[in-house]
Amino acid sequence: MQIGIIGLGKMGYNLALNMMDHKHEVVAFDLDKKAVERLAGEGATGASSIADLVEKLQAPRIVWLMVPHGKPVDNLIDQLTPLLSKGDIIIEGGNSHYKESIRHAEDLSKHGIYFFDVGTSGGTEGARHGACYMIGGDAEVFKTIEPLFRDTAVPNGYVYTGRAGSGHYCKMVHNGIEYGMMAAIGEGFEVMEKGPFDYDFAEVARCWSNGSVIRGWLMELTESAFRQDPRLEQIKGVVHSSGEGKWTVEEALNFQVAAPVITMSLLMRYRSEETDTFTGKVQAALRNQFGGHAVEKA
Ligand SMILES: O=C(O)[C@H](O)[C@@H](O)[C@H](O)[C@H](O)COP(=O)(O)O
Repeated sequence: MQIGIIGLGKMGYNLALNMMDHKHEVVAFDLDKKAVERLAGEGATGASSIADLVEKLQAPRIVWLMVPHGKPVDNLIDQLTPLLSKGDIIIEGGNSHYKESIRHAEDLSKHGIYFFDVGTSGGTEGARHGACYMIGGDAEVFKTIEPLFRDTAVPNGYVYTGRAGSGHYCKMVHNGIEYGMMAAIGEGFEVMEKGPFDYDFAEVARCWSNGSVIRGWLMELTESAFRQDPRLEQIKGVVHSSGEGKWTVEEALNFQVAAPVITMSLLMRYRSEETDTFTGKVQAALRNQFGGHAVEKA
């Protein structure tokens, strides 16, 4: 199939290569001209602008956006809408909020343009050699673009989730689970780190990756991280987040779902970003006030 890709960052670039491996014809645009040139060197058709990209595509056009969620997606859709025609398709493969995707689908449907929200998992390695997709949008039109997902996913690695918004909702929950699983792995290794035995963590993770109940890709990555830096002395325990864990918690609250594991893992990420806390200061001051307990001076 012929596909236009906008956004040649780590994910978009690798996805484009993956598509070309499967004989799909890629027309690519990015604000970074060098990335476009590099991909053109790999066999893609480079576009000099969004209008140029649209012009180079045959109708019905398929445009895959792989840019950060929020403003970048909004801006691109605003620019694309007047350039595209009835029957064209926009695939949004970033980590957007599902409500934004519902809004985009509704706005675009007024122009006869189909919108698919696609949660993409598996990192850059997945984008390059086999991703995992959660896809929301029109069920009939999905069948026409299904080969793109089938070819660039790992075997069995995509699911059509239903109407627009459901793809990103599913990916949001996936990431909430990711937060909780990562937190549990981190906590477990900290218990071992503080405990009475001297473990080789890479070896433990290797063992747990083979046949144990908690085997999986995160455990394999844990082994890889400990092989590179056996006590992780080169990095700080600061864990940032891009929004999906927070959205999962917000949804859990909206629907009165008790989701303490995901919620706590999110809060612990926030805590990890602070070197000291005002909460702690207030409590230390109070202990000192009522009991004369010692405080640590700043
Ligand atoms: O499934 C995946 O491949 C990952 O989840 C991927 O999408 C990305 O690494 C996260 O979005 C990071 O999310 P945080 O920045 O919130 O940890």
